[in-house]
Formats: sequence, C-alpha cells, structure tokens
Amino acid sequence: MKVGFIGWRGMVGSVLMERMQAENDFADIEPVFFSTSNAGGKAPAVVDGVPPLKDAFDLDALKALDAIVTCQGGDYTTEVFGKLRDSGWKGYWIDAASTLRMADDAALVLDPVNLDVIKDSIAKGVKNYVGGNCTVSLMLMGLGGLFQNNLVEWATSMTYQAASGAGAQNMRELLNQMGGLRDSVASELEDPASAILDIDRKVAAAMRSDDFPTDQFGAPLAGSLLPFIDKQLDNRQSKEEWKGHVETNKILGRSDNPVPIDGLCVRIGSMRCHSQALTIKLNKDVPLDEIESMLAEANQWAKVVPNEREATLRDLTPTAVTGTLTVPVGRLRKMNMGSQYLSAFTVGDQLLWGAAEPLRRVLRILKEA
Ligand SMILES: NC(=O)C1=CN([C@@H]2O[C@H](COP(=O)(O)OP(=O)(O)OC[C@H]3O[C@@H](n4cnc5c(N)ncnc54)[C@H](OP(=O)(O)O)[C@@H]3O)[C@@H](O)[C@H]2O)C=CC1
Ligand SMILES: N[C@@H](CC(=O)OP(=O)(O)O)C(=O)O
Repeated sequence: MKVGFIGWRGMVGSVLMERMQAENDFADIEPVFFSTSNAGGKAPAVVDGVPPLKDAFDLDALKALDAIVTCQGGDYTTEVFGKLRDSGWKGYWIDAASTLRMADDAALVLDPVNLDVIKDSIAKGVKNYVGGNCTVSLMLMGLGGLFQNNLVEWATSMTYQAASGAGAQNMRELLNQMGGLRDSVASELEDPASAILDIDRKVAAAMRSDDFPTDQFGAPLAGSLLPFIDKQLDNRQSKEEWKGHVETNKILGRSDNPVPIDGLCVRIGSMRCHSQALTIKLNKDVPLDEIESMLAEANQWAKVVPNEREATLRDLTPTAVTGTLTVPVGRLRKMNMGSQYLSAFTVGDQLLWGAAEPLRRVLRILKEA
C-alpha cells in the first residue's frame, strides 16, 4: 500500500510518526512524505529509500497513492480534498481535521469503541475516515463501557482542556505566561515575610497588562481559565460543545437515535491532557461495582481508578497521564440526585487517543481489509 503523509512534522503529525515507528507500522507500507512548504526537501528516514518530499498540492502525486493520511489541518483538506475526488481518485483519505467529520460519506474512527461502525463503512465502500474531536474521543475511550452496554440516558461533560488542543504556539504561550507571572513577583517570592496579598495584586496586574503575551489565546490562561473553546454558534453553544453531541452519536453509529450529550468546554493551563467531569443519567440503577467492571473491560486502555483521595491524586491527573495511552476514569459514585445519577472524571492525552492514535490504527485496519 502506497501511503502519503501530509502534516507529518506538525504537532499531531509528529506524535503520529512516533507511534507508527514504535508499532513498526512503516514496515509493510510504502510511505511517501509531502510538504506544503518544502517540496524537494529531505523526508524523514522512517525506512530505507524514502523519496524526497513531494508537493502537497500536486494532484498527480497525490493521485498515485492508495491512501492519504493528513494532519495538516482543515484549510488543507478544504483546498485539496474536493479537487482530488473530482479528479477520480478512489483511495482512502484519513484525516485529523474536523472539516469532513459530519459528511455522509465519511466515517468517524475510534476503533476500540466503534470497530463495528468502521467495518460496516468499509463494507459499504466508504473511502473517507476521520478522527473525532479529541474531547469526544477521550470521553468515549474512558466511558465506552457504559455506552456499549446501552446504559446512558443522557450525559453532561464539563471539560478542562489542555493548551495543546489550541496548537503548538499556544503551548509555548502558556509557558511564557507562566514564566511572566513568576518573574513579576520573583523578589517577593524569595522573601518569606512578603505579604501574599501584595504578591496577588502584582500577579493580577501582570496578567492584565498590555505586555502580557496573549497573541495566541487572546487572553491570559496561566493563573486563569478560558470558558469558551472554538467558534460561537447561533444557539450560544461553543462549537466544541456542539461536537460533544453530534460526534459522540456519529462515532457510536446512533445519529438517528442519539443520546443527548451537552456541557461546557473550558480551556485550562494543562499542557496536553484533556480532563472532563461527567454527570451521567443511567437508564436504570446499576450497582457501582458492575459499572466499574464494565468500564475496565470495555477496552485495554480504560483504567478504573478507585474513588479514593490518594489513588485519585496519584493516577487521575494530567501529570500522571501525559504521554501515555492510558485513559483513567475515576471519581465514580452515585450522586445525591438519585441512584441513576453517576459522577465520573476522566483524563486522556489529547495528542494520542485524542488525535494521532485513531488514525494510525485505522490505516492498519484499512490495509488489512
Ligand atoms: N492540535 C490538536 O490537538 C489537534 C489537531 N487536529 C488537527 O490537526 C491539524 C494540525 O494540528 P497541529 O499538528 O497542531 O498543527 P501544527 O501547526 O503543529 O502543524 C501544521 C503544519 O504546519 C507546518 N509548519 C510550519 N512551521 C512549522 C514548524 N516550525 N514545525 C512544525 N510544522 C510547521 C507544517 O506543514 P509543512 O511541513 O507542510 O510546512 C505542519 O504540518 C489541526 O489543524 C487540526 O485540524 C486534530 C485533533 C487535535
Ligand atoms: N478543539 C480542540 C482541538 C481540536 O483540534 O479539535 P478538532 O479536531 O475538533 O478541531 C481543542 O481546542 O482542544
């Protein structure tokens, strides 16, 4: 299988390359690397004899491929995808961007949760396979067991989303903001007798100053949070919140009979792990130990963390999870509202299961189909 990679040196693309090398995925494909900025340059030496970078806008070069994996972003998809299909190309298009997610001729991929939907799509001749929104994919990786067992009447998800979801420059800006705040009170921090309210006043002044670096986020994030992610929709949901309902149900293959999902999406100062607090209305009263078993058995990456303080602070944080494929789920308990109301908290690396990993795995599935 001749596979073209576009966006391989970006943040999501780099994680994809790392994972493909770790899993030896390049061994049985013929990779061709593309660039939007450096055609003719050196391609990554993932196997021997990789040709130089080709132009990512060269339709003839793209048409020679059996599959294209793109992490280049939505603008690239918008620019190239339609032209390529119009030219008669019938290969597989595998994409991290949101552009094609809700198209009828595209499947959303998260195979530990929806392998049946993916296989059904392959059988129907679907050629476009798109990774879901990171928050949605991570929620389903952690809580897939409840959906698999058809136990969810509705769910709300309140998110705590990492800087990486906004892009590489945003991660840098977050660190610059953190450093700026520390620097603004460096001498006071060295003096144990300095007054904390003076420190606080200076930090607030630094955050509000015109010099504070906010070009990427448009507002201070360090020492603060941003309760709006992505565009504003007419109904005042954010687009990130809208994705929670439509993408969850499309991944589960139940857009015609959807489970209501809604909530608030919030950016916090985590580096690359998204967390979310869920309130789930179960459609029947199921004992907590059975729920824990279902969650743990749903896939090999979901890990139930006992709802105890020590275990939670050790295993259910972005610090514990970052850079790993584990998706812990914890804080599981029945709520005061009644025995059908379940609280849960889950954390996941948004560049792994949230972006690169589902693409890597669907490429394998398509190759073996
Ligand atoms: N960030 C995320 O969490 C998620 C992102 N996505 C999707 O993936 C797309 C890509 O996101 P992301 O990986 O964050 O984007 P990046 O900005 O990291 O990379 C995108 C492209 O920018 C070009 N580029 C220019 N300068 C540099 C540089 N210094 N280092 C690396 N690349 C550079 C590269 O193209 P070239 O080599 O052609 O010059 C690269 O492929 C998003 O637009 C989105 O659609 C999906 C899920 C999650
Ligand atoms: N919007 C997500 C990241 C992302 O790229 O999402 P999507 O693939 O749905 O555009 C975030 O900011 O955390």
